[in-house]
Amino acid sequence: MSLLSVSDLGISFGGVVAVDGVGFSVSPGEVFSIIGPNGAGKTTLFNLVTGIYRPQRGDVRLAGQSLIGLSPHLLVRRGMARTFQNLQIFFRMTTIENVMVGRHLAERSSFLSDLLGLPHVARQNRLTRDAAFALLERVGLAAHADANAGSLPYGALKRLEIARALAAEPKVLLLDEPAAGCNAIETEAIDALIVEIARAGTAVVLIEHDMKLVMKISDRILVLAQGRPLAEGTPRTIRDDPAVIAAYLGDHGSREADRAHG
Ligand SMILES: Nc1ncnc2c1ncn2[C@@H]1O[C@H](COP(=O)(O)OP(=O)(O)OP(=O)(O)O)[C@@H](O)[C@H]1O
Repeated sequence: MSLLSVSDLGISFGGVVAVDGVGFSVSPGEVFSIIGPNGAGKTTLFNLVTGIYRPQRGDVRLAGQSLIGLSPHLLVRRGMARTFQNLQIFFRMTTIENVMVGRHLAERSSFLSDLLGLPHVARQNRLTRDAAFALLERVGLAAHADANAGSLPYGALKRLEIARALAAEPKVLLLDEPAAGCNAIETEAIDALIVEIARAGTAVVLIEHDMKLVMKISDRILVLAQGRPLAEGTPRTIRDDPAVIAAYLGDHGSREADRAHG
């Protein structure tokens, strides 16, 4: 039974059709990846699914209920969390403080209560130190809890972002290029973390350019090209699909995929 169900999504910006008739569904415990060349519509699709953009057509359902028209912070409360391509870390705060305030930012209840600085709202949404520490343990950063986030290496910051998203206790976690800019060792740590999150029962949706990572950890892959779905299937079917190879993987990509898949 699928948890997240996306059907026939579409949006254009001026004359540019960014996403056109895209659908997919993801079950608890699955890693579902979205790949495609630059400009294929991957990030726009995430923005449609997470309520940042309102689709001009199509539907997004979580556990059977439509999410269309709900704001991103309400979607967080319904169980959908995400990370962004660019780091959203407060570099002058400690690692643990970043996790503690992460939940408050994600669930920000209203502009007015923010403006008024209502303390009960801030307190309710702030994670306790113990809960934040448990999340840091889960992503392998407990030893850095009291270090300034700005002093962490890049791969650790990417894991800190994931810890902040996990603070919302999501049923669905969308990760936008979690391994971008990471070296091979950092990427391995992120790949192990994503697999652990899925094993614990969360549905994970991933945008990632690192084909080795995608082929290794995905249960299913959706390939987009020019805003449209080009193929969907297991890593093996995608790797062998001539249309995918022609449009995206090319020689370099398919060699990477072969290596990753053994
Ligand atoms: N807010 C916007 N206004 C106008 N055009 C946009 C907007 N957002 C995206 N686009 C266009 O929509 C298309 C899809 O872009 P998108 O960023 O979703 O692709 P992507 O697959 O995520 O690319 P990348 O891999 O480079 O991140 C592109 O042609 C882009 O220029």
